[in-house]
Amino acid sequence: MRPCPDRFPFPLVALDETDSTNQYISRLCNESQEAIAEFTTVVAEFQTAGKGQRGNTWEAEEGKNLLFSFVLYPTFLEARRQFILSQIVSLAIKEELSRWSDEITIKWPNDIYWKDRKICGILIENDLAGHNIARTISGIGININQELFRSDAPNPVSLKQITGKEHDRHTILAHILRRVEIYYNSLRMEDPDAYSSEIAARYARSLYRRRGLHPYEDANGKFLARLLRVEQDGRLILEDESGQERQYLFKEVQYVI
Ligand SMILES: Nc1ncnc2c1ncn2[C@@H]1O[C@H](COP(=O)(O)OP(=O)(O)OP(=O)(O)O)[C@@H](O)[C@H]1O
Ligand SMILES: O=C(O)CCCC[C@@H]1SC[C@@H]2NC(=O)N[C@@H]21
Repeated sequence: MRPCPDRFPFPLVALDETDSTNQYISRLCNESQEAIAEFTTVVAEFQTAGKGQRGNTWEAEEGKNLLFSFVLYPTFLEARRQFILSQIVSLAIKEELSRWSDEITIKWPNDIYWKDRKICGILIENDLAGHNIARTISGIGININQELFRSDAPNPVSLKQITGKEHDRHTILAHILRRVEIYYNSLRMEDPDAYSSEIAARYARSLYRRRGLHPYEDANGKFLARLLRVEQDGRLILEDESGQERQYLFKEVQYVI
């Protein structure tokens, strides 16, 4: 992608290949004598062991997509509020991709969808120190110019497939980080509770399947439900067909798509 470190707004490590940009930046942080600056970003053309959620692998053809990770030290945030980091990263990406389509949404907790297809996955890894967050590594894979996907990713889509044209990955990357920075600085400066309600409201408005009855599946099987809200700690609250409220933590429920 030929990123240009001079014009890039944050410290940047641009690699042809690595195992996983999350792993790379984590090693960089652990092995460095001094703290790596916030928003230091590692971007790779190819990952040999791209990590997804739930131990999945992340598929990305070499040289076509955005595969990057950046580090933050949100020590001002209590660990119980860590979901807000997921929200601001998701919102930044959703807002940037919405420049090309008004059908971009956030699928709880933090996948980015175009219609019923996944354009971006986010893997956030937090290190806690007591009740607070010491370090956050946000790893992001966005399908940009890839045109064909292997069959085991059920519903991938790329920006090129949506718009019919190639996109400049470097510009999108810089825009996303700028958007995260704006949210992050506000989070740091303002009364955390007041601000988080604004973020939460934006996040709620951005959600995939936010209206109507849709199929879900939990440990007891499939059911139809409507989305009521997402709690501050990230729990998804659904109301099933019989009017019963159901609460889920990450990984306890799946969308049937
Ligand atoms: N480039 C890619 N684009 C989209 N999906 C991908 C890509 N690479 C791998 N996948 C994988 O495809 C699978 C589907 O992702 P998705 O998050 O929709 O399903 P899931 O992990 O089963 O989540 P849920 O159960 O909440 O629907 C995941 O395993 C995801 O990691
Ligand atoms: O399963 C998901 O939805 C999360 C996918 C996250 C993939 C990105 S690609 C860049 C970064 N490095 C990784 O190994 N994973 C994340």
